[in-house]
Formats: sequence, C-alpha cells, structure tokens
Amino acid sequence: MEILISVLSTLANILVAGVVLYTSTKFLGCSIPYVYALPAYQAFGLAFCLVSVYNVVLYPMLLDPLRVFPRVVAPDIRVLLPVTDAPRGESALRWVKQHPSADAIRISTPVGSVLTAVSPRALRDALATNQNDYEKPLSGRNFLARTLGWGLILSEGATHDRQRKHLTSSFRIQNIRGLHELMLSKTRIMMQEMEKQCTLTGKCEMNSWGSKVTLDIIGNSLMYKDFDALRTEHQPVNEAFEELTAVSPDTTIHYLLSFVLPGFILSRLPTATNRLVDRNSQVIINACAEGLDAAIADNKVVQGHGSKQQRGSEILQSILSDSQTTRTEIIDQMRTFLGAGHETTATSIAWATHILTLPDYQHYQTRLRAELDATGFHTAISDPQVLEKLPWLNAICEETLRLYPPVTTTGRIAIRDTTIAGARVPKGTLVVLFPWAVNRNPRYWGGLDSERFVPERWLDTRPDGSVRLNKHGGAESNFCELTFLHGNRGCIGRDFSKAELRVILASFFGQFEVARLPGDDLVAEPVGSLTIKPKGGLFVKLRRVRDG
Ligand code: HEM
Repeated sequence: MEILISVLSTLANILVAGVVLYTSTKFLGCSIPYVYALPAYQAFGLAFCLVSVYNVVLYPMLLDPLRVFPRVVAPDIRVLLPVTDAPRGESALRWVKQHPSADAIRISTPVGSVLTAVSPRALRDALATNQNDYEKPLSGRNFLARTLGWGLILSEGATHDRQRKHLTSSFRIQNIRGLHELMLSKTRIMMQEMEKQCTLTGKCEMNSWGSKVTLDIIGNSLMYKDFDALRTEHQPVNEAFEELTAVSPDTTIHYLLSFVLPGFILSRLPTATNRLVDRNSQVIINACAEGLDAAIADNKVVQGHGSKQQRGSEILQSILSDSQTTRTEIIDQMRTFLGAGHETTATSIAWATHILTLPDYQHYQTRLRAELDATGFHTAISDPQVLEKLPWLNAICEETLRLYPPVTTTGRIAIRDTTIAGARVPKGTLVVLFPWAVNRNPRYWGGLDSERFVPERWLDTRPDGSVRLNKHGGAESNFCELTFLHGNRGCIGRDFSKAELRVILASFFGQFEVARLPGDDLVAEPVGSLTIKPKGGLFVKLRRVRDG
C-alpha cells in the first residue's frame, strides 16, 4: 500500500514537472530541445492516467477505509461549502434520501472525497464521543477570521478550551433572563418602526428588520454599545454585516481559492471581495474598540479575575476575565459575538414569519395569539420564565429552527485517525456536516412530514387534554437535529437566541396579524453565505390586533 502511494506521488510529481515544462515551452517561449520535451510529455500523460485511475477507481473501490459507506458524486463542489452562491442544502438532502439507512455517505468530487455523517450514531461520534479528533479546516478559518476575528468560533485546541471555559457562565439561563428587558424594549422599537414604515409604504421587509433588532440586542448585551440600527437609516455596522454576508460568485471563488492559496497571498490580491472584506471588517473592529474603551472608561467592566460586573455586562466581562487575553484578542472575541449573535437569529425571525404567512400555516398565528391571550399577553411578554413555558410559542420556534437551520453547512477535518459508526476515519479526512439535510431526514422526522412545518411534533398531550413541550420533537435522539450542532463546538448562544426568538415572535405575532403581499404565497428559496435568508427578501404587511 505504502509503495503504491509513493509510486503514485512520484508520478504526481512528474505530472507537475510535465505541466511546468509544457507551460514554459508553450507560453513563456523557453526553447527546450525536443529530445527532453517528448519524454516529459509522455510522463505527464502516463502520470495523469494513473493518478486518475487511482483516484476514481482504485482508491474508492478497493483501498478507501470509508468504503463501507455508500458513495455519491458531487460534480459541483460549491454545494459542500458554507460560503457559496450555490443553492443550499438540497443536494445533501437528496443523498440522504437515496441512502436512508446509511450512517455516513462518501461524496466524490473532482478534487477528492469527503465524508458526511448523517445518522444520530455517526453524528454523536463526530460531535461528541470523538470531538477532540477534529478541528475546523484551516483554510476556511483563515478566510472567516478576517471578518469574525480569531475568537471562540475559529480558535482550536487549548485556546478554544480556555476561551469556552471563561465564556460559558455568561450564557447561563439566569444571565440570559437578565437581558429580557433589553430584548423586549428593542422589540417594541422594532414594531413601532415597522408600523411606521408599513403605513408609509404599505410593506416592510423582514430580513432587514430582523438584522437590525438582533444587532441592537447583541450590541447592548455585549458591550453597552447601542448601535440604534432600528432608528438609524444607514447604520455602518449593520451595513458592514449586510455586505459581508451577501452572496456573490466572487465570494465563492475567494472561498475556493482559500483551499489552495496561503491566506497572506489571497488577502493581498487586488479583488473586489478583498476590498469589501477589508473595508467592512475595519468598520466592525473600530466599533468594537470604541465599545470596549467606553465600557472600561465607564467602569462597566474591569480586566482580570474576580472583578465586579454590572448586570448585563456578563459577556464582555467574561471575555475580560481571561487574564491571558490581549487587547487584539478581546476585540476579536467581540467581533465573533457580534457576527455569530446577529445574522443567525435574524434569519430565524425571517423564516418564522415566512412560514406563518404561508396559506397552509397561517392558522398558527391565530393559535399563538390564543395561547398568549389565555396566559394574559402582558404577563407573558414581560416575564421570560412564562415565555419559556408556553407550549405553542416554543413549538413554533423549535420547528422553525429545525426546518430552516440558519447554518446549513459546516465542516471538520480529522486531525488524527478516528472512527465514525465503527469505521476507521483516517487523519486528514474532511467531514462535511449538513444541518439542513439532517434536520429534514425522513427516516427520523416522520417520513413525508419531515419537510412540512409541524409544530405539534414538539408537543405531548396529557390525559386532561392540555399540551406540554417535549425536547426531542418526536425524533429518537437529539443528534437527529443539528441546528446548533452539539458537543464542545456546539453553539454557546443557543439559549440566548431562543430567548430572543421567543420574545420577538410573541410580541410581533401577539400584536400584529402579519400577511404577505398580494400574489406572494410561495415557499422562498434559501440563499446566503454562511446563513440562509429567503431569496429576494420577505415583504409583509401588518394589521394591528392588540396594543403593545
Ligand atoms: C438561531 C440562532 C443561532 C444558530 C442557528 C446558531 C448556530 C450555530 C452553529 C451551527 C454553530 C457551530 C458552527 C460550526 O461549528 O461550524 C455555532 C457556534 C457558535 N455560536 Fe451560534 N447560533 C445562533 C445564535 C448565536 C448567538 C445569539 C450567539 C451569541 C450571542 C452565538 C454564538 C456562537 C459562538 C460563539 C459559536 C462558537 C462556539 C464554539 O465553537 O465554542 N450563536 N452557532
């Protein structure tokens, strides 16, 4: 086996030499005597054939330790990327349906094979049991670090463990409940502004309002910085994120290039994407630096261990309590939280509205209002603990997050030999994870109903007819859902975002009857880089049914 690999790598080298010789004679005008060029071309041809036979036939059929898993072919590698202009999720879901009993599926692409884990058993291995055998691919991390900084999302190993340990406590439910007033007051401003816009223009666009309200909430929770995006027409940080998350073929090409070019070369190419990333990242860095300085100057937070903190400053204080952290790292961590804690929840607000305004599902708006009425609308929205227990509200949030996971694709690379569902996974294997496909897998989510919006699956009916929320949606394991992932790299902001979603949806649908514009009753296509939004935006009109 090893001899075979060395022979093939030698041939691969000859192949590269052949290409160099060919290009130098053809394009650079070097005159290489024919007697040398001919054998080089022949070697090139032979090496090319052998490498192809090895990649296409020999390795996948006889040598690949992952050949116990079924194989599919992906001619367009863009469908495997988290940053892409390609349609999202659907190819992976098709593969999952083609191989319903598979634990994992091998995906052959023109540039090599990758693996995707699909069953709860395989996902548990990749994300929990053997989680320390994986890292996020360096090329993708280098690309994203320019926007998000080297914070919790992109750090690895001991640095990640240290950062996660310091940050975990600020995401406890008690601390999140402490942010309820802020979340509610920002939601109220959102609704006032939306109502004004609707009166003036007859419509409002949900993606952009979701983005503004979540930016204002995370800005205030993270660093006492009120971006006031909700009342500012051109808020620079909001616009910076909008541009950074927009999809374009240019961004996809850049992301693909990050696999072959070192970061310091790629980031210096004079391209439109580089200019856009540099300009917008600087806007975000400056905002974080200003927020940090203001919070320290106002004594809201103090660097170092054991320092007193004011209510609501927990996230920034926990970043500062890590005594090993430099100012650049603090700002990187703030960029991470601004990015991660903003567009993700914003898209969930848009998707929930998208679903609840479709003809088949509109009646869930009425169901939700009835639940809020029965509890007492004002009692419910002013108390986070009441909202946490409302069955229909929570079931609608859970089902939206299942059906439209904002992050549809992510990846891990095995840093040592490991196993998935009993099969050996060699070091260097790229494991791509598709929350979109896993969350809609008919095998675990009720066959034909798996792609339908069925909030009832999150509810259990008691003998007295009352309903109670369950934690699994009827699936056999929580690894059947990947919206927030699992394990030590799962989303630290999971409870934060659920609290936000609850208060925003309860206030919004509790006070407005929300409808699409005439003629628009279609299921929108999900598009977006990193997170998915309804294509073309989601335009709605509002009719007030209750005073706030
Ligand atoms: C609906 C809302 C959200 C969804 C669906 C979501 C989803 C995810 C996913 C899938 C990951 C793992 C990414 C990967 O490993 O490739 C992640 C990680 C992370 N999320 Fe979220 N997220 C949401 C909201 C938030 C919020 C509100 C915050 C902060 C306030 C946040 C902060 C983070 C951080 C810091 C990480 C990195 C965790 C680590 O690696 O230790 N997220 N999120």
